[in-house]
Amino acid sequence: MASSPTIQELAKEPMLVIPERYIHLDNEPCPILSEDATSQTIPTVDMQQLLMGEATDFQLDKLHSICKEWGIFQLVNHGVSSLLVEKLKYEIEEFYKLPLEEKMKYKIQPGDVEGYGQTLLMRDDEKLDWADRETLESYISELQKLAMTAFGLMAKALKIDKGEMEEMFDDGVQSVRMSYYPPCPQPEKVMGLRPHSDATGITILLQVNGVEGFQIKKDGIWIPVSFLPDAFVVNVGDTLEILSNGLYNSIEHRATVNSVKERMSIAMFFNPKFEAEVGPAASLLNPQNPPLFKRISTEKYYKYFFSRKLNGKSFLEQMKIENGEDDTA
Ligand SMILES: O=C(O)CCC(=O)C(=O)O
Ligand SMILES: [Fe+2]
Repeated sequence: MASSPTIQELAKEPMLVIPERYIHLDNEPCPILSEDATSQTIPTVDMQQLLMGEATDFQLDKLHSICKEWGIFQLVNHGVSSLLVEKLKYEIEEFYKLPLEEKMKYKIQPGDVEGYGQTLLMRDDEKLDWADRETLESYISELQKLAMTAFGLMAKALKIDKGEMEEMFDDGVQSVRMSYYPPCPQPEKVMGLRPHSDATGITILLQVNGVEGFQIKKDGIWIPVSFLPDAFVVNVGDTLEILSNGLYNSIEHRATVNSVKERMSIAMFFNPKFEAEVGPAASLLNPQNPPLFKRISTEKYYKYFFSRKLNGKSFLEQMKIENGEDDTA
C-alpha cells in the first residue's frame, strides 16, 4: 500500500465531506460510540508487584485470569523510563509535523516493509530513521526486555514449560506500527484502523499525544479504552491464543477517529521467531485437552501475516481444528 501515504496530507484540505474511498459501508455500528457504551476501565497489571517474590502467586493468578477473560490490560510500573517514553512521544509528534517533502524522504519503497506510508516498520533494518534513531532504538530494546519478561510470566501463569514459550518468542521478530489518525469531518463514517486481532504473541501499545480512540470488543460490545498515564496497553495476540490452546484471548480491537484532534499511537508487535512453529504448547495437551488449533510453520504464518487484510479474528478462525481433525499434517 505504498501508494497512499497521504491521509495526513488529505486531511489538511478544507473538507466537509470525505472521499468515498474512506467510507466504511460495512462498519458495524458506526465507530462513534453508541449511548450505552460507557467507558470501562480495562484491568491493570502491576509489573513491579508481579516480580516481587511474596505476591507472586496471587499476582500470577490475576494475570492469568485477565489474559483469559480480557486478553488486554494496562501495564503500570513497567520499569521503562518515563523520560525515554516522553522523548519518543515528542519526537513522533515532531516527525508528523514535518513538511511532506521531509517525510517523503522516508517514503516506503516498493517491496519494502518500512517507511512513511501505510505499512509496518520492521526492526533490524538499518534504514530506520523516523524519530531520532537513538530514542526509537532504546525504546525498542527496553520493550523487548519487557516483552520477554511478560512472556516468561505468562508461561508461568499458564503452567507450561518455560522453554515452549521461549522456543516461540525468544529472539522473535519484532515490528512497529506508528499510526497517525487525522481529525475527520465525518468521524462516524470512517474507521481509523478497522476491527482486527493482532497476529502477534503480544502487542505493547503506547498512545502518543493523549488523544483517545482505541476500542476493544468485549462480549460483543465495543468499549472505549482510557489509557492511564504512564501505562502501556498490552494485548494478547493470535499466536499466544494458539500457544495457550485457546485459554488466552486475542482481543479484537479497532481505532476510531474524531472531528477535532489528530491521534497518534505506536504499537510494538512481538512475533514468533522464524524457525519456530505456531501451535498449541505440547505441555498443555492431553486427551482431556486436545489441540484446538493447527500447528503450522512460521513460514506459512508469515506468508499469511504479510498478505492479510485486517479482518476481525479471521486468522484464528482459519487455524481452528474443526471436529478434532487436523488437516495440516
Ligand atoms: O492506534 C491504535 O490505538 C491501535 C493500533 C493497533 O491496533 C495496531 O497497530 O495493530
Ligand atoms: Fe492492533
